[in-house]
Amino acid sequence: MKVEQRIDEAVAPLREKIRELELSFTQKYPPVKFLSEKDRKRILITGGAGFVGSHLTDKLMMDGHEVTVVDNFFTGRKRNVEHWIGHENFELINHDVVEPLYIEVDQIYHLASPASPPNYMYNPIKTLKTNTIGTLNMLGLAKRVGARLLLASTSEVYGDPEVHPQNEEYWGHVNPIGPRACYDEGKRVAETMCYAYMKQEGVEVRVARIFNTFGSRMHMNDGRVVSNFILQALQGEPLVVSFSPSDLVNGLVSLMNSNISSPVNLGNPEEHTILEFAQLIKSLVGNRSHIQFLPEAQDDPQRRRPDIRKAKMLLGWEPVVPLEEGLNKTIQYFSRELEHQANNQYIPKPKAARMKKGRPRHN
Ligand SMILES: O=C(O)[C@H]1O[C@H](OP(=O)(O)OP(=O)(O)OC[C@H]2O[C@@H](n3ccc(=O)[nH]c3=O)[C@H](O)[C@@H]2O)[C@H](O)[C@@H](O)[C@@H]1O
Repeated sequence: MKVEQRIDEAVAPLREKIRELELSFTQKYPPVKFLSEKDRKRILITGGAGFVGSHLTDKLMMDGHEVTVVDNFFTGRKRNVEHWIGHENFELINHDVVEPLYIEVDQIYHLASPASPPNYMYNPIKTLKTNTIGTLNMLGLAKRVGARLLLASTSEVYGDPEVHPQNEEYWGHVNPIGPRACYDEGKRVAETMCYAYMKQEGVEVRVARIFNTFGSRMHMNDGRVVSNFILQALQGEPLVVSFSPSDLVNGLVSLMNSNISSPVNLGNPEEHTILEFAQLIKSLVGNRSHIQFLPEAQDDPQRRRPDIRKAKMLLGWEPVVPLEEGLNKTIQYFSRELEHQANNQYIPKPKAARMKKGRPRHN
């Protein structure tokens, strides 16, 4: 072999390596619309690195707005928004809303709070602080800069409801000293604060009462029914016995830009029993996991279904992603996450979702 040829062969892999490195330096972002100065808003999303917040970040970034994500990464993850890091319209701040925050914005989507029972019960005092002091701080910020604030409230404000389905007029049935109270009562106070700031200080508020949502970027050990069932089915464990984030994000943005200041339910009115969910997920994942019944958890709502007539009539909003499509996307995401985690030698143990045989619960 000629000397030149041998040099070429030795250098070829190095050339390839240099090409790969060059490619990795040229950042690629998802496509972003151009908005004129007058239409472009400065938007703060608290909890923007979380499951719902990161999907909302994607939508608002792609719509061409300037987005600041504030997260303390208790349940949020940098990975959920890393594809925007370095973009001129994007900023990520590691900050806990329990501490005051002084920035200049036009709109605030206030999503920061652990939202699944195992997460919010892990440190109930912190959950209370986040929803009370954190919301107070964000309302203080909204008041100072004249921003509109949308609170991500929850169907949990209805507690274990005595009326079915629940419309926005229903005051709820919450145990104030039960294990879920830190979240339920925290969100109820957060709603009260919004309307106090609206009446007393003229802050523009929007309140979305969000029902069970699932989809990609949901924590695998979230602990809610859909993630538990999928994880158990994928891992071949017994299935110990909602709606898509894209539907929810569209609902949140329409509500923020509407003139409706009273609370609005955002959820899927299609109702299923927990057993139906278990069976559907089992068949979609296609394995032989069996379904096992445990006693129910304390204060677990027996049944929940949103009355979404208000959202339909005033926002023209209703969920459009079919249940199976949403579940399949979540299953695909979880499968990829499990693969990723297997490579890192860590497999999360799902928390047992408890159920009553055959009783319907929230979607
Ligand atoms: O205690 C009171 O008597 C007063 O409490 C609040 O007034 P203030 O404490 O000045 O607080 P706000 O401006 O409402 O803000 C609430 C919190 O938001 C926080 N904040 C405020 C502004 C800001 O840009 N960022 C921020 O994080 C501050 O930590 C502040 O404590 C009420 O707005 C007053 O009506 C009331 O009289």
